[in-house]
Amino acid sequence: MTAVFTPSLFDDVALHGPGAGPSWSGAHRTRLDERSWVDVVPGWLPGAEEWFSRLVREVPWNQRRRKMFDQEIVEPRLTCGWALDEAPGPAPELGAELSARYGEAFDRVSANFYRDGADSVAWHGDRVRFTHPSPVVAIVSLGAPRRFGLRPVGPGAGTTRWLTVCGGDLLVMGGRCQHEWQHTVPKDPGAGPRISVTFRHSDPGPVAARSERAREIPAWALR
Ligand SMILES: O=C(O)CCC(=O)C(=O)O
Ligand SMILES: [Fe+2]
Repeated sequence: MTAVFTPSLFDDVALHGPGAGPSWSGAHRTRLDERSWVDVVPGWLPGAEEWFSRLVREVPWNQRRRKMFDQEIVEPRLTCGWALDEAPGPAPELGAELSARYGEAFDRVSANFYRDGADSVAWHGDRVRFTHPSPVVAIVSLGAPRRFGLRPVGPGAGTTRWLTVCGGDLLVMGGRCQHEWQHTVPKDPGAGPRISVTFRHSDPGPVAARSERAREIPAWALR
């Protein structure tokens, strides 16, 4: 679902104060393999707690239902999505900051609300892989810590990696991560509420890579 926000709803978020922008000082890149990487920036976003509370209250959260074969699945989390310039502040500024850093034109924002440890997202690669050969996906965590898993898929797959994402942390997946790895936020009894705000780009990337991409989507990647 798409919601339109008036900027004034969010313009007193702490981020707007002078010198209170995101901090890249803790940035650390892990190379998952020769084609895929994940960046983690602990404590990237100041004012994360306040943004969390506002999003909980003010986003028109929606629980999606999906048809899977002949069953209807109710997603175990709440979601909402926007074009970058309609997303609740400070998302537009954060998108601009991410675009400058990663050289991709982030233009879409989606949020997941994990109300408690029973909410989750199953192993998957993001759909942006259907339109880009090496998409960058940036996730800001707000609220309670959760485990985040990454596992390689396909022949010769190696080991699963686990990390913990905390409120204010930024996690960015790049290279072939959406094609050749999957990620998850598993159920975690006792976990507190968490929101993830994800930035993606619609730019389909180089033309040559686009036709190559169409042949490359393996069956395991479809969900
Ligand atoms: O909540 C997260 O950190 C991951 C969300 C996710 O993978 C997705 O929405 O595609
Ligand atoms: Fe995802």
